[in-house]
Amino acid sequence: MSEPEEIDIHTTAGKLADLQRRVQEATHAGSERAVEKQHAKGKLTARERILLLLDEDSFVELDEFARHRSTNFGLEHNRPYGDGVVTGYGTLDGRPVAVFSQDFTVFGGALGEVYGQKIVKVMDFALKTGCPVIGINDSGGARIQEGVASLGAYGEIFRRNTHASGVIPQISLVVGPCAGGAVYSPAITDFTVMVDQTSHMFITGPDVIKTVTGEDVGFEELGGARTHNTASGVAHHMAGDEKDAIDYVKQLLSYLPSNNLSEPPAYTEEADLTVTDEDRELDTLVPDSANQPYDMHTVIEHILDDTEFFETQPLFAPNILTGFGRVEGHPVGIVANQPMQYAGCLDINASEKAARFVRTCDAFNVPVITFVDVPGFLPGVDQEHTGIIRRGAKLIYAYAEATVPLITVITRKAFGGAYDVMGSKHLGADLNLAWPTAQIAVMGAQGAVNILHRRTIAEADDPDTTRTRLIQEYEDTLLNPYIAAERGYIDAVITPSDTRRHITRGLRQLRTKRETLPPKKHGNIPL
Ligand SMILES: CCCC(=O)SCCNC(=O)CCNC(=O)[C@H](O)C(C)(C)COP(=O)(O)OP(=O)(O)OC[C@H]1O[C@@H](n2cnc3c(N)ncnc32)[C@H](O)[C@@H]1OP(=O)(O)O
Repeated sequence: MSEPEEIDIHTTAGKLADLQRRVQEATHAGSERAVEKQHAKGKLTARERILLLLDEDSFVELDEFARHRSTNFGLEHNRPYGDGVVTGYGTLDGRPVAVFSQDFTVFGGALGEVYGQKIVKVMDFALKTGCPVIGINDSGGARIQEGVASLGAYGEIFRRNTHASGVIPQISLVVGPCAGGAVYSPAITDFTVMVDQTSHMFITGPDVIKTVTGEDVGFEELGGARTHNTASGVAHHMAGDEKDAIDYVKQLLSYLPSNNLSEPPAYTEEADLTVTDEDRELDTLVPDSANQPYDMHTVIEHILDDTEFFETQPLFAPNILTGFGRVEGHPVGIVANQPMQYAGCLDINASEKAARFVRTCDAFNVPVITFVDVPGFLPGVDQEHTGIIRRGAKLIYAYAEATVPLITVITRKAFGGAYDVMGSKHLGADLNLAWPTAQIAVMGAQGAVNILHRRTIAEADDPDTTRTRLIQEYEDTLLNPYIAAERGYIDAVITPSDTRRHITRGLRQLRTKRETLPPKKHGNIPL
């Protein structure tokens, strides 16, 4: 290797060369071995990730030369520039964003005092300028050598996450370990994206769990991307690799405004509202038998521009669908019961998934369209004991406090409390539509007849025939949309093929909607 060129820092040329040398040092803060190890795991470096995320040449780095001043455990002999995190701002699809990217090749990405200060600075910068902040997480957590200074820095980040919540979109990419209390920063942000096999999130790792509870579990099963996308609901997308994860984040941001005072980006193109053959496909979607499922994705795709439904948390609580799309180029949020899973019943996970999504849309001025086919709440001791009352209430709360345009379409069942919960007129929806196949009632025919006519059926000569007759009577009398329409709870009963037209016109009309809630410090959502 050639000797580094001697630099005379007493001349201007020397000072410029000295800066270049320092920049080189900062951009190669991790050792070659650490970078090789990182790549061997299928992971990118902190800077490679930023380059992939942001528009070409748009990244402006902050605090490149920041470094720790710790002297514990020989740390004074290892003071890399940047301190293990790359922070700054740039543009994504031409829109300003702030970013921090943890560098696992430096101290395993572990967070110390100065590292924390860098993140806090870029978060404050994002909050002041009203731009989204994207956090790329790949870290061993609190830097052990820096002790409480590291914990304090985490606390400062959590506070920023909380204050920024609902003001600017916050998105977490978890692309490596994210352990201990460190997980709470992504958890407070709006969306968390993980990569299959290389991302892990857990409060206590496999070794501690083994010691304390005796359970044997590996990293992947405990806190891998699949676990957090299917079981815990912590993550919103399981990416195949880091590029996929970054693409997801880019697309996600295209549906969100830069901050709560702005509108989401729109690519307006007036829709042709003539009923098409595709629209007419919806007229035959709902099966004659109320017990037969159909895929609610079909309804959603028929309503959205280019049939593009950008689903969030598709692997978690699949009995409810959430995600974004566009109508006439304007972003909308979709919440929909999915009859293909648990017949579309609401359970704890579905309620919380949808509630958080509705609140995200409301915070960021994205109208919510709700499609309803719900036979009720999922019955079960487990559901009751794990809090379906308290946790189901979140969905009511989310709809009732939402002030963005709300349009609800009942395609089939809307039974019991679930009718109220799913974006009903009573919770404040602006336009409530129903298909002629809608069944809006306290419960389904079977259950109702068993309660109302138990004695008649028991005393009948032919109980089965009597039950069938009474069920038919109940269905003909109550299982329709017209009783709700008589009361104005449903604004219009529409042919399914007219749904796109009604929603498009409704959204146009609601673009000027202004609604405010009673002034208060904050509500008290049942957490
Ligand atoms: C409010 C927040 C509170 C918290 O964060 S509590 C959580 C504290 N952190 C942890 O318990 C995780 C400790 N680290 C680990 O378990 C493992 O390093 C981890 C993250 C699974 C990664 O494992 P590997 O991929 O095998 O990498 P490795 O162990 O060889 O680590 C690479 C280099 O990073 C270092 N490192 C990792 N975590 C650190 C930490 N917390 N503080 C200081 N240094 C840390 C580690 O010593 C190693 O350094 P070196 O390359 O050998 O010089």
